[in-house]
Amino acid sequence: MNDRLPHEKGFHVSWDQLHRDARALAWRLQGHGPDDGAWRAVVAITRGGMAPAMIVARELDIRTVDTISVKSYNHQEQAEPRIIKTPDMEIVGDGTGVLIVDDLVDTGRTLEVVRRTMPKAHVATVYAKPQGRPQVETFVTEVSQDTWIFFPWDMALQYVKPYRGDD
Ligand SMILES: O=P(O)(O)OC[C@H]1O[C@H](OP(=O)(O)OP(=O)(O)O)[C@H](O)[C@@H]1O
Ligand SMILES: O=c1[nH]c(=O)c2nc[nH]c2[nH]1
Ligand SMILES: [Mg+2]
Repeated sequence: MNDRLPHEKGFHVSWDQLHRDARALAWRLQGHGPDDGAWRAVVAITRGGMAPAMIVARELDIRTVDTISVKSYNHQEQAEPRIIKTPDMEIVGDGTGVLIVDDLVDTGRTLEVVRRTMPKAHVATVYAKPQGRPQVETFVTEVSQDTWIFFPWDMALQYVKPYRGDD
């Protein structure tokens, strides 16, 4: 009856919810940058960090936005995280005044690798699981470690049978 993967619980996030939560993240970050409270740049961890980073950059009026590309998961199986593309190091420097944005932290392995490239950056994710939480300075919602977060770009609306259906 139950063909779920080891993550028993599912936390399904709509576009609307993601927009609200990414805005809430921006509001938490507002005024906490090192330069009179301002942030210099946003670095999105692709691909999941791109939508939240865009919303944060828009809310905080940050025009300098770059990306770092890290590959670690094939579906729900994690491999060793690898940096495929770095941001412009002339812009990000040691990370001072830079916001690194991702959709979530799970084990924290992705952020461990990213932090090494910009040690003074501030790391922000929309969602966090307990194991990865120490890698994040600011986040909005915590879910349990055995929860799988489903993002709107990985889902589609579809028909479901009524609860009291025949089978
Ligand atoms: O804390 P960790 O256990 O390292 O996992 C978190 C990372 O995993 C997912 O990215 P993924 O590697 O699946 O790539 P994607 O963003 O392109 O979907 C997610 O977007 C985070 O970046
Ligand atoms: O879509 C995702 N949901 C998650 O919960 C997760 N954890 C690591 N990588 C993830 N990707
Ligand atoms: Mg990612």
